[in-house]
Amino acid sequence: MRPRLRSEPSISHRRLGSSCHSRRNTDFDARRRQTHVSNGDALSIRPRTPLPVSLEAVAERFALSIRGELEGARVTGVSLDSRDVRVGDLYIGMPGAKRHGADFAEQAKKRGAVAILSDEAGAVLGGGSGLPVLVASQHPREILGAVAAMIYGTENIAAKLFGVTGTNGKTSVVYLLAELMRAAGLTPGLSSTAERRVGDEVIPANLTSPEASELHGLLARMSETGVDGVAIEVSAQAVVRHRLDGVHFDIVAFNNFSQDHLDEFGDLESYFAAKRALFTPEHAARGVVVVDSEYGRRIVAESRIPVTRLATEYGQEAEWHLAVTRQTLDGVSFVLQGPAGASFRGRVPVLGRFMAENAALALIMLHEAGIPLARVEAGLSGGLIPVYIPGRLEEITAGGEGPRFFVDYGHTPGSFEAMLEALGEVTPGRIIFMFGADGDRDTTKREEMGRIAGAGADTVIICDYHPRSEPPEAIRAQLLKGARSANRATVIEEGDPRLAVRLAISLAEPGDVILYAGPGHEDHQEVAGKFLPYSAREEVRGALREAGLLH
Ligand SMILES: CC(=O)N[C@H]1[C@@H](OP(=O)(O)OP(=O)(O)OC[C@H]2O[C@@H](n3ccc(=O)[nH]c3=O)[C@H](O)[C@@H]2O)O[C@H](CO)[C@@H](O)[C@@H]1O[C@H](C)C(=O)N[C@@H](C)C(=O)N[C@H](CCC(=O)O)C(=O)O
Ligand SMILES: Nc1ncnc2c1ncn2[C@@H]1O[C@H](COP(=O)(O)OP(=O)(O)OP(=O)(O)O)[C@@H](O)[C@H]1O
Repeated sequence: MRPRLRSEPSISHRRLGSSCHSRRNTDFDARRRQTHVSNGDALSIRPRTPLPVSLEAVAERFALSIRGELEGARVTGVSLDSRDVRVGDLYIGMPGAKRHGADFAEQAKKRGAVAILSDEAGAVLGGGSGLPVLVASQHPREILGAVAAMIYGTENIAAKLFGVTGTNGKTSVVYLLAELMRAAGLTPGLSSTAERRVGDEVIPANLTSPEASELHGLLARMSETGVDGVAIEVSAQAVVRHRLDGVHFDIVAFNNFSQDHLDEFGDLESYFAAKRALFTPEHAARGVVVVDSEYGRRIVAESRIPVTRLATEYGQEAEWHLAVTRQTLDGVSFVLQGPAGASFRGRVPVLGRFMAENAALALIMLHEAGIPLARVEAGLSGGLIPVYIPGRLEEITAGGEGPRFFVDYGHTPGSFEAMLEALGEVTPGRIIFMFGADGDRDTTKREEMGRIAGAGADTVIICDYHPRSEPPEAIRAQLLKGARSANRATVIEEGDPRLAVRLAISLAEPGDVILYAGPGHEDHQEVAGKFLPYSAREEVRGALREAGLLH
């Protein structure tokens, strides 16, 4: 048994146990490499050959009054961010929480905007730029989706649209959907918290669900390239902030629900209502719901579209049932059974029982969209779904017997619970869990995150994540309080995440697992209004090399 650790231990970079083992799954590495394809500094993906649309036609369709001369002007794109305006765009001057977008009309004009669409206040603010202004009588957000769909011609696109909502696992389901579509011989596109992707064209995402103008530009590009199916992560904010307007999903899915975003929604019920609103004919044709939780069962009962159910727990009534057949740190195998003898035997190379659930949800969504499971299966080798999900339980070590290091994006009590339970089932040694919490975001979840960590791990290291405008030590204090309240794990405070990574490695023995939750795929730390470069994955890679645990 290890002695209890001091609260400010020194860092040692000792060499630990066995070192690098080559990864068994080469498809996995290929997928990793693909994520580095980028699209320059672009903030959004747009169609390459947009068709010009008359501004007069836009004004007429949306009953917009016109200030200034349109003179037959035509537009080829829409943007609500002056920094992302392209030549020929209609710039949306959106009143925001901090600024009025019309304040940026000059910048939009310099970048090539043809006109502005705004409200009365925006017409005054933006009028000085000399650009004509289309004035909406309602909040411009309310018509943005429909305007963007008209300009990009995305009102009726051929691709199947899949929307995924829930508290934890949306990104994972979206990547699984894309991978399974690929296996079925289809061309996927995706929009996730980590990135937007059309073939090899990839840009990092700044929001989980893009604003409607960005989403329709992306869909237009996908249509151009012949994408067959689009997997879209849907946040609760997107539903209530009109980001999905002009999009009608073929299939939507709900996986789970737990505390998050209370800073914005006030209470759990309002947060839940935002997710439930996706299950209405305005947004989607059909749904798939995991019914293990009371919230899942409520979605089924309260849905206004037809839904099919997935149960992963024994005895739960549902059309589809999932059974996990084998779990290791390298992944999870499962059997999925559905109506009329539909079945699928698969494996996901990412650990966690919940990854099987994510895969099952994606498979049922495809089945519901008319893509037979047999077609998917035919494109896989032995049922292995070679998915790479950036920063979601991503292993930075290379498997084998030595200590193994995983970086994750989990930042909710629900994801901590799921991950620690999964690790508890498959970790031969101890679990060393390091994490911090968001500043300026739902503060009420911190103690609970700490408590779950303290109850589920052997060693907890509390470090800083994105403190934003809050004092980092105050955030840590809340997490520490929760972690200590569990009276189980050894709890250590090390604010500097770079030192915390090295500390975790120095404590690990062969058979142990280090889990670093929070930063996932991210490349920065947000501290007091500044975005400081920080990639947890790179930091861990470097520290493992220093310790001789990675080549
Ligand atoms: C609460 C919220 O959703 N805020 C969004 C909102 O910000 P805001 O109203 O404060 O906008 P603002 O900064 O006042 O700017 C007003 C207008 O000026 C424009 N502008 C601003 C500056 C500039 O130089 N040029 C310019 O054109 C902005 O694009 C905007 O249209 O409009 C902005 C522009 O689209 C968004 O970036 C911003 O998202 C912020 C960054 C955010 O953090 N949103 C979070 C809460 C969010 O939506 N999260 C969900 C879920 C994540 C999860 O599941 O974990 C998501 O889908 O990402
Ligand atoms: N089905 C699931 N149930 C519970 N936890 C999950 C599930 N799937 C993934 N997780 C955990 O939640 C973390 C976040 O996963 P993921 O990014 O896929 O979720 P998300 O809903 O997209 O979150 P966000 O909206 O914050 O991006 C994962 O890194 C993993 O730890």
